[in-house]
Amino acid sequence: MPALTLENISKIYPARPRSMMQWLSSSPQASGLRALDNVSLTVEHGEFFGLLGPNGAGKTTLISILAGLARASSGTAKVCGHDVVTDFKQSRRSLGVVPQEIVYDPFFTVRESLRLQSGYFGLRHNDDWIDEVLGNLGLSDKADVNMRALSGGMKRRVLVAQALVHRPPVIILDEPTAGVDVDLRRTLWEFIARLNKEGHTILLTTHYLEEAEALCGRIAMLKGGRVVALDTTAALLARVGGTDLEDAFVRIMNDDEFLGVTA
Ligand SMILES: Nc1ncnc2c1ncn2[C@@H]1O[C@H](COP(=O)(O)OP(=O)(O)OP(=O)(O)O)[C@@H](O)[C@H]1O
Repeated sequence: MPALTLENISKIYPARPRSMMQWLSSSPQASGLRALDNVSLTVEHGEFFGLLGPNGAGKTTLISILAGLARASSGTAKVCGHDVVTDFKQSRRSLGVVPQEIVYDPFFTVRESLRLQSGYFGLRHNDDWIDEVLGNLGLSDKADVNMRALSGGMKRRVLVAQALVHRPPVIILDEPTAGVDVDLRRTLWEFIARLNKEGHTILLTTHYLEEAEALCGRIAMLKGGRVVALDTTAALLARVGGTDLEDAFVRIMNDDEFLGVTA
């Protein structure tokens, strides 16, 4: 059974609520925004998979559906064979998500935040693993520092640690290196690459295409909520004939000739 399965996923965000005047004049409600349009793909266990696309392509929406934060309007999504709606608990346990936005509780230290996150998964005595994760992310000396005293890059490291507290087999990273210095980027990628080598499945979204080219074995490109390219990184580059992934990305997004480049 694949690590991630998406079958004909569509997501339509409702149009803004109608004003009282619109209700009274009974003008028709504007149709919603189609953020995802019939997306189907599978990611096998152990893959390092890239989900790429321009701003607004639907990447975060797709991740939110997998994490149970948004409901698909139609279609089915599964994590390790567990349906994200009907088997939410198991699907969520199988998944660690590093969100795009830095969200944290300013009243807790790093260790307290990670203990709290462990508690959400019913893990009481998790400090050995927490210490290991902190060490791997260069956060050992920050364990007892208050979250609000950390720099942006350090907070981002804690978000990665939070996603790992329950040792999920599948890890989703939504633009984890946005606004992060070179040093952290290297530390982060070394750690993520090691997790992948140890068998974790990784799904990554990023706008740094050289990162995706170096790390991802297979790539899906989204445009306007649709999958417009899906193949191994090497095959995509070869078919489109670009000099690098950034070049291939620009060609696929802007040139109709290359739309639908799928394996
Ligand atoms: N909660 C929401 N309500 C209404 N529209 C939304 C909501 N979330 C996202 N959208 C819209 O859905 C579309 C897809 O957004 P999404 O955030 O999934 O794109 P993205 O590929 O992650 O973009 P980015 O690269 O900028 O993070 C956009 O047009 C966005 O404005």
